[in-house]
Amino acid sequence: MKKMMNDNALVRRLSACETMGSATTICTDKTGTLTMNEMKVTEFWLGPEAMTEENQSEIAPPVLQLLHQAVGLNTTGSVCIPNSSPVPEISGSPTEKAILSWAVFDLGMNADEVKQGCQIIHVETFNSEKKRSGVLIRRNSEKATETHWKGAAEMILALCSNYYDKTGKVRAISDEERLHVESIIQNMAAKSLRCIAFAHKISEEENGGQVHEKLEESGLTLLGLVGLKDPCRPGVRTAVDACRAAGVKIKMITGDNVHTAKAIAVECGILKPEEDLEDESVVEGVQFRNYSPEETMERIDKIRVMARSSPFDKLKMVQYLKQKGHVVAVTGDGTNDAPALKEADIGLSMGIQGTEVAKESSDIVILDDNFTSVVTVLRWGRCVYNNIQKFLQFQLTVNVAALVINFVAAVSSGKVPLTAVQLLWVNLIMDTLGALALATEQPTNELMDKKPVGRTEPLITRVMWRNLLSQALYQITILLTLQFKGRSIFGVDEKVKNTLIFNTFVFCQVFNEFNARNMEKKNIFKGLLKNKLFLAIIGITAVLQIVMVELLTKFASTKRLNWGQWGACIGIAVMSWPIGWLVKYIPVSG
Ligand SMILES: Nc1ncnc2c1ncn2[C@@H]1O[C@H](COP(=O)(O)OP(=O)(O)OP(=O)(O)O)[C@@H](O)[C@H]1O
Ligand SMILES: [Ca+2]
Repeated sequence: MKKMMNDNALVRRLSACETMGSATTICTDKTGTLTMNEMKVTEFWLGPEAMTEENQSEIAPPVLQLLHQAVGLNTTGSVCIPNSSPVPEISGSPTEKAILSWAVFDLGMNADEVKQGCQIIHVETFNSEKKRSGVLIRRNSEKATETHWKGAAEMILALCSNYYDKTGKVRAISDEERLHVESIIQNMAAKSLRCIAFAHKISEEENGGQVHEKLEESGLTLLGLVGLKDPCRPGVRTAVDACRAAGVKIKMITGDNVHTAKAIAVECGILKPEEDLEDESVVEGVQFRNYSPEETMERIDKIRVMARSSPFDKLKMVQYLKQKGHVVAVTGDGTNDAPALKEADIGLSMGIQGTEVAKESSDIVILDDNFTSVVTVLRWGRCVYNNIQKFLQFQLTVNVAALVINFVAAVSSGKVPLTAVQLLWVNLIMDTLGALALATEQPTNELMDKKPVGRTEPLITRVMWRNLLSQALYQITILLTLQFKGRSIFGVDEKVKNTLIFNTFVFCQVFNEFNARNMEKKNIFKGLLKNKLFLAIIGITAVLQIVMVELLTKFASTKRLNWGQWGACIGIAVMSWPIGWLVKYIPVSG
């Protein structure tokens, strides 16, 4: 049972891999795949004022306490001090981890103390639509409740009407100051920083002396802004370039704001700085959401980066791309990627950072979380597809030739040259051994220079028809000539003539197996010595054929051949090489 499940899983993965080979578009999530997952807070602003190491010590204690609460209580990460060392260990999502580390190491936060000093009344968990998380707390021995929000900076700023200065004074945000803070956020984003803001509000007691039990969403006071560096992983740029060269389009769909998204996209080569001017290549989730179906269909190909996207936008993107006939691969790590991963032709999730939901929704789990592995999957996918095509071409040649020869001979003379045992033998060696020989070809670099196959292209291409029909035609002509004129040409009896046909037929396939190694290139011997299995199989097939003709004469209804006859068989068969070579000069599209 377990074995069966394993086999099923293997088949599923192989077919997923094959689908990946024909992918025309990859939609990728930013943090999950392209960036480092090791974020760090590199900038900190208190309202409109930049905080450096020097002036950070001037922050008034009440403000610092509020910052500690904002970070320590409103988080899904955790800080624990292991018994073995005094250095706290911090865990959580990349964003949470970065913010917690900053608070612990730069702001001197003691997470336990903060937790003990307050009581959490209500939590609003982070959600990808609102892009913020919040808590409602009450300090011990106080009646008033306080709201803390943390989230995407410009969205939090929009809810704020005041800010705290260093001394702890609450000041109203003037229009100028708002513009200034907005430009701070933009500047951080342009440096490819992820910008998170904290906001706070104390709820006044209501008339009847009742306390507020809901999180406040307006008139907040801005506590601070942090910029998190989200570095591009090494190797991502090369991987993105490799995909491009392979004709696969890459789209980055991220929850980050448009400036950060752009900066990261440029950093990892999804956007080239000069193309950046084309404004249709970068859109925001809201714009995309409001496109009419026609508009979406028209613009979707141009979109390279989508910022501030919701899970629904990711899903919509995949659905429309599929409708347009693309084969879509999606990479992602978060729960917000799950619908898109499921909808995609092939979903790739991240093994380390990925949530269980994302992994469950995907076809392939990338264990090392590395985008460069996507290129490996693409390469192998193309290789599997290509090997299937080679085998098909080879098989069809054998079958077309055998069918026509036996059919024509049976209709014209009532006797078939290839007996049932011989046909079974041909099938056995060609199916099993041929499949093994051709399916074990390793991926080559050329595979990555071709255009993707896409959804509409037939499995048997015109190139394959050209190759297989020419070979089949040659074999049919030769073997039918042998059938009708063989006896007089060689001066032999019926049985020797039939053996000649059988032997020539098998050796034609052996030589044609070399032709099948490359459907388009003329050099069919490239990399031959590296594929030991191929050579071994060719050797085994030849030896078995000699045994069939020379030793198992009774079983195979054959007659031993002399040297001259062997030479003739091989000589005719080897002609399939020059024919295969010549035929590749005939141009065919597709
Ligand atoms: N833990 C968090 N607390 C508060 N805000 C957060 C948190 N994580 C992310 N954000 C904010 O939400 C935005 C989008 O994050 P989200 O995780 O929804 O997007 P995503 O599509 O997974 O992003 P990415 O493509 O970068 O992985 C971020 O830009 C950030 O401003
Ligand atoms: Ca993500």
